[in-house]
Parts: sequence; C-alpha cells; structure tokens
Amino acid sequence: MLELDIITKHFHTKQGIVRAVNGVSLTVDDGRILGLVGESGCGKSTLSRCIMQLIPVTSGSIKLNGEELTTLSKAAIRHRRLDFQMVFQDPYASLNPRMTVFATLAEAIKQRHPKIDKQEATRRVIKLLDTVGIAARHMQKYPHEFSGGQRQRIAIARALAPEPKLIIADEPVSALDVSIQSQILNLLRQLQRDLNLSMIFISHDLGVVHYLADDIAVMYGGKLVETGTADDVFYRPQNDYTKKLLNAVPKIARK
Ligand SMILES: Nc1ncnc2c1ncn2[C@@H]1O[C@H](COP(=O)(O)OP(=O)(O)OP(=O)(O)O)[C@@H](O)[C@H]1O
Repeated sequence: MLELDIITKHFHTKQGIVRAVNGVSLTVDDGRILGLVGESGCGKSTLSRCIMQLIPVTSGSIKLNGEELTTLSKAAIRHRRLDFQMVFQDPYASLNPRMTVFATLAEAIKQRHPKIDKQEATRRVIKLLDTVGIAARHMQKYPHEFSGGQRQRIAIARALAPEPKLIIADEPVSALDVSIQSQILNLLRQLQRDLNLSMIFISHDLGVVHYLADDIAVMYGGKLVETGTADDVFYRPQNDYTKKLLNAVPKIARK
C-alpha cells in the first residue's frame, strides 16, 4: 500500500518559488487503481516523479508498505525504484528503438533477477508477451515494426517485467486512436484483476479515468481538491473544478 502524507514539492526559479505540489495526501491500496486527474500544469507529473523517487520532495512522507522512502540512501532508492514502474503517453519513451522486444524485456527482468539464465529469461519474456496479448513469434522484432497500440502493450510488458508493486501510467492512451484506447484500457483493467496490481492512472480526461479507476483524486494548482470513489466523484462531484472537468466529458460517456 502506498501512502502519501502532506507532500510538497517547490521549485526555486528566477521568477520565484513554484509550488508545483502543495500538501497532497493520498493512499493507494493494494490491487486498486487511483485515477489522478487535472489539467496541464496542475502538478500531476511532479507528484509522480516524487513517488518514483526521481526528485526529492520538499517536505512530507511517502511510505510503501509502511517503509518510509523519503529518507532512504541513494543506493537504497535505486533498488526501491524497481517497485515503481511507469507507462508513458509515448511508448518510445520507455522502448529503446535499437533493441528487440526480447532484449528490452530480458533486460528489464534482469534488473530484478540479475543472475537469471537465458532459458528462464526467454520463458518469462514469452509469458509477459502473452499477458499483454502479443504473440511470442514477434519477440525478435524492433519497436518500429509494431503499431502504436502494440507498442503500448510492449511498454506495459516492459513495466511489468521487474515485478513492480505499483505502476504509474501517465496519459497512456491519449496518443492512441480512440478504438485502440479502449483495448489498452481493458488490458490495464484485466491486468489489475489478474495480477492484483496497484496503479496510479494519470489523465486530464475524467471520462477515461472513471472508466478505469476505483478511486479518483482531482488535482488543481498543486492541491487535491476532491477525492472519493470513482462513482462518487463522477456522478456526485462536490467541487466546482471537478464539475467543470465533468462538463468537458462527452455526455455519452456519462450514461
Ligand atoms: N523542474 C522544474 N522547475 C520549475 N518549475 C517546474 C519544474 N517542473 C515542473 N514545474 C512547474 O510545476 C508546475 C506543475 O508541473 P507538472 O509538469 O507537474 O504539471 P502536470 O499537471 O503534470 O502537467 P502536464 O499534464 O502538462 O504534464 C508547473 O507550473 C510547471 O511549470
């Protein structure tokens, strides 16, 4: 379980202090998907970079299964980072264009199991590809030989390979065709059920977030303005900003 307690992240710039994240507290329980929603610049990426231990928090506490992460040594942080994996909007961000799918996934598996032999690595690569719906016969291909949706499936397999405790998916479907979007959302939902995965799903689109998430946190100006179950936030929003976001959701998605 991930617990954030009053996280702040301030950047000191020539123009003054930017309070990118300003007192955010939230919990992601095991096997649940938290949708983090808000418009560009509200602090979603900064918050996820803090959770990933890519940048230090200014203040606050981040605990994974009760262990405080903000005070770990650099060496410990490197190891802990395996517990958090990201899926990005553009799969090229996580896929090396010069590496085959097999090499990409085997390398990610080795991060967790450095001594694994080739036979066992191959077995695990085939299993990962099966999990995300890619045929094993494609494993010697390169990322450019796949469609956008297939690439995102491979990026999801790449994120699963080090056996993370939590996946942060940052706008993972917003660059895909609408027809492909629902396939990837259904895959994420299925993985969450089959693997009991915990996930933070970041999006500016409250409709997409409601489709996938168990709980929703709405962020505005570095703060959380509303949190609750997906249905409560979607059908019974309390905050004016959430209501404004909802007005941007096509009526058809709201039933
Ligand atoms: N390294 C940095 N130095 C200074 N300011 C920063 C830095 N990183 C982010 N910010 C500022 O912090 C605020 C939050 O940015 P952030 O990228 O977290 O928002 P976001 O909600 O993820 O936006 P987007 O959806 O466009 O990625 C913005 O005002 C941004 O300009």
